[in-house]
Amino acid sequence: MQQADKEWKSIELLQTTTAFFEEKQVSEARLSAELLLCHVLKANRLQLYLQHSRPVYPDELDAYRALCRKRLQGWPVQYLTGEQYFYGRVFKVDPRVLIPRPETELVVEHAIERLRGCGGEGSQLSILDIGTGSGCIAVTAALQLPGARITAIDCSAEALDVARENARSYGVETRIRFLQADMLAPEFLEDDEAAYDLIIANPPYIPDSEWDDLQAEVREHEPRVALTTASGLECYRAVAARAPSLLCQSGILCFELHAEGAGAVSVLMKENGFGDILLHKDYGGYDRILSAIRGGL
Ligand SMILES: C[S@@+](CC[C@H](N)C(=O)[O-])C[C@H]1O[C@@H](n2cnc3c(N)ncnc32)[C@H](O)[C@@H]1O
Repeated sequence: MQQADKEWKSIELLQTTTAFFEEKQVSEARLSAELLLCHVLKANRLQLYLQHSRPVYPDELDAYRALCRKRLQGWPVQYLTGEQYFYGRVFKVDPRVLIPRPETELVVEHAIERLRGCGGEGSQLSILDIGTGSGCIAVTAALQLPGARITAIDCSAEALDVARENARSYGVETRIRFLQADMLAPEFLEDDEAAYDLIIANPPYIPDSEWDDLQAEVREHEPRVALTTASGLECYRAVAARAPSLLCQSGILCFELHAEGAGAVSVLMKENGFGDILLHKDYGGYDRILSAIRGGL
């Protein structure tokens, strides 16, 4: 005879799942268990703790167990819940796009600060986001800079579909032009000369030689096109060469970098006539953000 399922309270289920994930060495065991349970119970993390004795109903339990099984197989939590927070806002994500990372929030923050420093914040800004993926940078820029018009490009049509959805969900789709384009192709964007005040890019920067060292969770689930190129520098070289004709005089180019990429990318910047190069560190102390001015000293 089949035994009836135990009746679970939410906190109890969370604790049991966390212990099980820890035993199985799931990364971020507690957070994973929490976020998946929040997703199933349609609650935020605070509500989860405030309503700790809430019963978990059989259909919720089935859904939670199915997600936990996938987490045990190595699926990133964000692809299971379908969302990731970026700059304090929720973005839809799925395996068509890279999961936005906290370092990238710093890139956006720095780019906006640098625009302000150049007196560009209030005017009708024109911004190009290269390799938009989920659209997290483009949509955030549109929301933080209400006067701005943005072009967002990606080689992946699937990623652009996700980015468009994110733009629609924040009501900024009319201010963002999404285009499929290959940044490695010469003259990759047939736009007016000197059209942009800011170009911002988080391109794939992991060299193929580092692929095997990445977490299995990343290698097996996130799109490789978003992560690697042969040497890790190809996209920087292409964008640095194209950017001077796309940027207005004193326009800003802002890149996210590989943790060890600052030296090589700074050289590329200088070779292409950029100056006033600034480097900023990520939370781990690596030079991760570079900005430079077209024609700067
Ligand atoms: C590191 S992800 C960045 C995604 C998003 N901007 C973010 O910060 O989370 C790089 C993006 O560049 C796109 N990409 C890769 N190679 C490209 C190419 N040659 N031309 C245009 N986009 C490319 C990928 O599809 C991916 O969406």
